[in-house]
Amino acid sequence: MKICILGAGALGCAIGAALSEAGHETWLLNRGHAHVEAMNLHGLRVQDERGERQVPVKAACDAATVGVADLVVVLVKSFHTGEAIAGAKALIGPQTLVLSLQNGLGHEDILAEAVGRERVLAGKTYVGGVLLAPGSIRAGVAGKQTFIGELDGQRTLRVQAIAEVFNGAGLATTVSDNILGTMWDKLLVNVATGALSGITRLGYGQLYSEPLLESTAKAAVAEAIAVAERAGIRLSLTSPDSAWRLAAEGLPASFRTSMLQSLEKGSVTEIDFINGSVVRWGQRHGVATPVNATLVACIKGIERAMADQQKGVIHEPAESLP
Ligand SMILES: NC(=O)C1=CN([C@@H]2O[C@H](COP(=O)(O)OP(=O)(O)OC[C@H]3O[C@@H](n4cnc5c(N)ncnc54)[C@H](OP(=O)(O)O)[C@@H]3O)[C@@H](O)[C@H]2O)C=CC1
Ligand SMILES: CC(C)(CO)C(=O)C(=O)O
Repeated sequence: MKICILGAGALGCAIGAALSEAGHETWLLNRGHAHVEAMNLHGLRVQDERGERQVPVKAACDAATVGVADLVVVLVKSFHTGEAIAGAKALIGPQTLVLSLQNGLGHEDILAEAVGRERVLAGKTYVGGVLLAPGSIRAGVAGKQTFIGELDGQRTLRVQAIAEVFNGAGLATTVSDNILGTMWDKLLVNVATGALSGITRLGYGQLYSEPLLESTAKAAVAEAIAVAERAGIRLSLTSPDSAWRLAAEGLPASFRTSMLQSLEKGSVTEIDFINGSVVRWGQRHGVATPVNATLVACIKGIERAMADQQKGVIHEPAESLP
């Protein structure tokens, strides 16, 4: 199977390395020239539970170099999805399937608009990756679950074939006939700690030892569970406590969530696709979500302050406001 990872950053490289090592023609497509050059020159440096090694990979900065793929795995940050798929039309042939493993909700609609709903699959993964330097990652693949599925829940041959390829590469992959439920399970995990860690700038050690933050996190998850239940979503995680505990499973006290890492890099976050999705689904289904709306507003405020600072905007004192 010819596979292209669209957005070969931290997670894309972790998954791409596993597929490359299993012998599949796997392309790591990324817009960062230094990262792509490093991978093509020296291979991808991977640190994981097996130690450290150099994995030979195929990397490219433009889709035309890759050509038509059988499977495109979308792993850009959520807010880059539309732009990335629009620039990747050269990957799409008559049989190409497009699978998002990004965090949050709503990517499938963006992808469907660009490439047609019939070729879009959905998924979620608990695999982790950290980009250490251009061409170098830390990967957490062993024992981490990935779920993929058709949008209508059918166990088709095409989705089973992908699961077989992933499992053969050591990615523990299950075909789900309840992919929306699976996606909401992961959403609850991200709702539990993402925004709160971004706002407070706390790593897991401190976040998990502050009772006020724990109760706010669980209140945000409780709202998300209420929305999912009203929307008829079948969840596996049914209590805020289980999401709170799962969000920290296997992670050290020094762990910083991806939302916090984005802010620390001076980047915007995936808040619109995570807590923002809870708020939008809540509005659609008549469930109040004040905790999630407040978390969204706080992160937006932090992003705004960061953007103004980056642009050198100086704010007038409050008394001169209209
Ligand atoms: N990292 C992790 O452990 C996990 C991540 N996820 C999810 O996976 C997704 C990816 O996260 P992560 O890997 O951490 O993010 P990264 O920022 O490390 O990787 C995304 C990569 O995509 C690149 N990119 C952006 N736009 C384009 C484009 N148009 N064409 C090609 N490449 C592009 C980015 O380049 P640039 O840097 O220049 O923007 C970046 O290198 C997110 O939705 C995240 O929530 C889910 C589970 C775990
Ligand atoms: C690792 C985990 C589950 C923590 O919330 C995550 O997905 C993230 O940091 O975005």
